[in-house]
Amino acid sequence: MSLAFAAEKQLAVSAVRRACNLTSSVFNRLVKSETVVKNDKSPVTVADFSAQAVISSMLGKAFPGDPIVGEEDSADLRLESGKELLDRIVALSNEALTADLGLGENADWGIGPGNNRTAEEIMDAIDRGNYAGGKTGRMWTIDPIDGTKGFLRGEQYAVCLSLIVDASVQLGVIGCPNLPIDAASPNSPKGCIFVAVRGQGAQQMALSGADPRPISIPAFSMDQLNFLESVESAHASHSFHDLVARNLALKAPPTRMDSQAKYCALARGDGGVYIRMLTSSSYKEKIWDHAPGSVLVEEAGGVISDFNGKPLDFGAGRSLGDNFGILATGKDVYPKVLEAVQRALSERKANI
Ligand SMILES: Nc1ncnc2c1ncn2[C@@H]1O[C@H](COP(=O)(O)O)[C@@H](O)[C@H]1OP(=O)(O)O
Ligand SMILES: [Mg+2]
Ligand SMILES: [Mg+2]
Ligand SMILES: [Mg+2]
Repeated sequence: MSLAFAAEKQLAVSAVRRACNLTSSVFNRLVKSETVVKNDKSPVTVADFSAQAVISSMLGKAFPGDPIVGEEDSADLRLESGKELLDRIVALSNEALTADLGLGENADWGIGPGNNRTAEEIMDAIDRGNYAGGKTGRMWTIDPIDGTKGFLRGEQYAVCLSLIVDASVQLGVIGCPNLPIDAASPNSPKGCIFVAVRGQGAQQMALSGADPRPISIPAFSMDQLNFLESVESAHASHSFHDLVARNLALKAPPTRMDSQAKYCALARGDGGVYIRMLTSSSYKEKIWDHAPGSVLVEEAGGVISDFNGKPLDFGAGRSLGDNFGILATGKDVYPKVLEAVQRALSERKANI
């Protein structure tokens, strides 16, 4: 008997790998190039749309009945002013979809030589990501580039895909093209894919699929414990995180990293606690930003919740439900860290 979600896992890894190859190649060809002026967002826009098109095209072939909650939509590409952008996206998507990787992927997924899509098919694939989400049934989430700021800086970013069934994340795949395979040697080759299927554990492999190994969150002593937090202070409140760190008397400084690569770092023990306090009450967290990371952390033996200890609600639409803050860490230290978060919240309230 084959394991649950075996076909979904195989497709998801293959789709994330092709999307990672695409985003790396856009970075090497466009972001690094001196012809792109500083702060020009067009390379990330091209890479975002194309990566979503690739993943969604493959999902559409393999699981045509499944709805997709994807970050991007093609409205801008359908305008006359989007024509040039669209041409680049179609070329890049087709390059990624038709590449012969020699990895024995399933021919029914519409990949490999000769599988070019038309511009209309590429835009339709992007727009299959317009599902509103909800409590019941199967749905996929796609964040084609999570951590766009990190991507442009040449630092961490992630290609993120998850399968949610009845509001419970069953499969998460995260590709991190710039993450060293071995965190202890930062000069080791870069590029990893992280995979978790509920009930089947968590795994890391090289982008090529080589060197697969199970990963888990090690036991940390309070002396070793450190926080993994956003680089961007506009995305998460470093000062609130510092308050929690003081309550825990942490000795190690936080590691700042963009994107869901933080969840991957936590799952293999590069850092001890994922913490995320939003800076604005008007920003709603999106399900594609946390669904793959949440199942990865749980399958690596950790706990993930909001700052009230409530599970993340992936069944309330495209945004997370009624959750406040995000905390993920190993089972053994979780109660202590949650208590420190709650103490910091009351201290902050008392000081307002
Ligand atoms: N104002 C905001 N507050 C919090 N997160 C945001 C905000 N704007 C964008 N994001 C999203 O936060 C995530 C990055 O978090 P981090 O700072 O931890 O890397 C990304 O998904 C990013 O979107 P995007 O996917 O477009 O990059
Ligand atoms: Mg994101
Ligand atoms: Mg994104
Ligand atoms: Mg974005």
